[in-house]
Amino acid sequence: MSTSRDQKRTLWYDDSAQQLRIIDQTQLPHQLQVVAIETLEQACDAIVNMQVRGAPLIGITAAFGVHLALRRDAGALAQTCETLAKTRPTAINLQWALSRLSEGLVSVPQAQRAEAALEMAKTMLEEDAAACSAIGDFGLELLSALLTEKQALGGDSVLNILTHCNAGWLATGGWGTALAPIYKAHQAGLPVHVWVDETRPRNQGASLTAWELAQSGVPHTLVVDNAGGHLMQHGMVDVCLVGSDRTTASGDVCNKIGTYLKALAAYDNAVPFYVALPTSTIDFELEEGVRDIPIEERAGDEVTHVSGIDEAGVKRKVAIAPAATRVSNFGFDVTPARLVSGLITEKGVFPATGQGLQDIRARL
Ligand SMILES: CSC[C@@H](O)[C@@H](O)C(=O)COP(=O)(O)O
Repeated sequence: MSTSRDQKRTLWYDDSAQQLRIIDQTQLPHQLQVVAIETLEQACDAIVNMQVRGAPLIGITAAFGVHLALRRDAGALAQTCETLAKTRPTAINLQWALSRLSEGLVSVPQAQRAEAALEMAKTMLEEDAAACSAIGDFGLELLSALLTEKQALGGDSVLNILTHCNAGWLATGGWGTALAPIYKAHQAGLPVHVWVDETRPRNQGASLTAWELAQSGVPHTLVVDNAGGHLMQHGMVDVCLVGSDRTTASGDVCNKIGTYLKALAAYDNAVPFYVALPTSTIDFELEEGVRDIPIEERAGDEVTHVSGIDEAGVKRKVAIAPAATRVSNFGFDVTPARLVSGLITEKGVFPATGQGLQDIRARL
C-alpha cells in the first residue's frame, strides 16, 4: 500500500488478482487490514460503511465500482451509476466521477466498457494523487510564508496548524488535501506542529489523522473538538487548514461537521483559515452552500456510542447516552466564503469568491 515515501496509497487495483484493494479505514488505528473488493455491492458497502471515506476517495472508489459492475453486466452503466450515486450525498466528487464515467463510456461498445472503465478509474486515481501533490506544493509556499511572517514578528520558530477530520492520503488518491502541504513542509524541514481535532462522532482525527501523522513523524497533538477556540484565543494556532467535501461557485465550503465553528473562532482571532481541495471537489452548479448543499445525516448510534479497543486489545462499542435519547447526527456543515482566507487547489491558491472560482474554472 505504500509505494514510496511520497506515495502512500489507501486504494489500488491488483491487476493479477483482478481485484480492487482498500485499506479498511474502520479498523485504523488498531489494525492495518487490506480488504479485496470484487463486486459493485462490496464497493457500495465500503463507501456507505466508511471503510473508504473522504471526498476524493469516495469518487475514485465509485469509478472502480463501475468497472466491477460492468464486468458482470456490460449493459448496466446507467443503473450502476444510479446505485453508486445514492451511497453518500454530500461529497460532490462522487457525482463528478460518475458523470465523467457515464459521459466517457456511453459511446464505447458494450464489449469494451468494463476495460475502458478500469482504465478511467486508474487514471482518476493517478490524477487525484498528482492534484494532491500539487496542492501540497502550493500549500508549502503558503506555510513557508506564514512561518517567515511569524518569525519576523518575533514569534517562536514552529508553525502551529489546526486541522479537522482527516484530509490526508487516506482520504485521497495520495498525499491528501489539507495534509499534503503539511507533509511537504515536514519533508522540506519546516518546523510544523499539527493540532488534530478528534472529530466526533467518527473520530477521523483521532483514528486516522493522528495515525497518518505518526507514521510520517510529523509532530502533532490530539485535542477534543471544542478546544480550537481556546487554542486560538491563546495564540497557539497560526493557521487552520482543512479539506472540503463540496465547495460552491461562490466559495462556500462544506466539510466535516464542526468545521464552521473552527472558521468562526479563526475569524474572531484573526487566524488565517485555508481550505485545500482538488478542483473535482468544486460544484460549479451551486452558488449558495448553506441552503443548497445536501447534508448527510448518519445513524444515531455514532453519537450515542463510542468504539475502540480496551487494554486487552478487545474491540468494544459502548453506550455513552441513555438508551432512549433522541439523536441528531449531521455529518457536515458549511463555512460561508467570507470566513475562508483562500482555496488551495492544484491550479494554485485562489480567493474564496465568485471571481476566484471563475478563475479556477478558466484554468480547467
Ligand atoms: C480530502 S478529504 C476532505 C473531506 O472529505 C474531509 O475533510 C471529510 O470531511 C471527510 O468526511 P468523511 O465523512 O470521513 O468522508
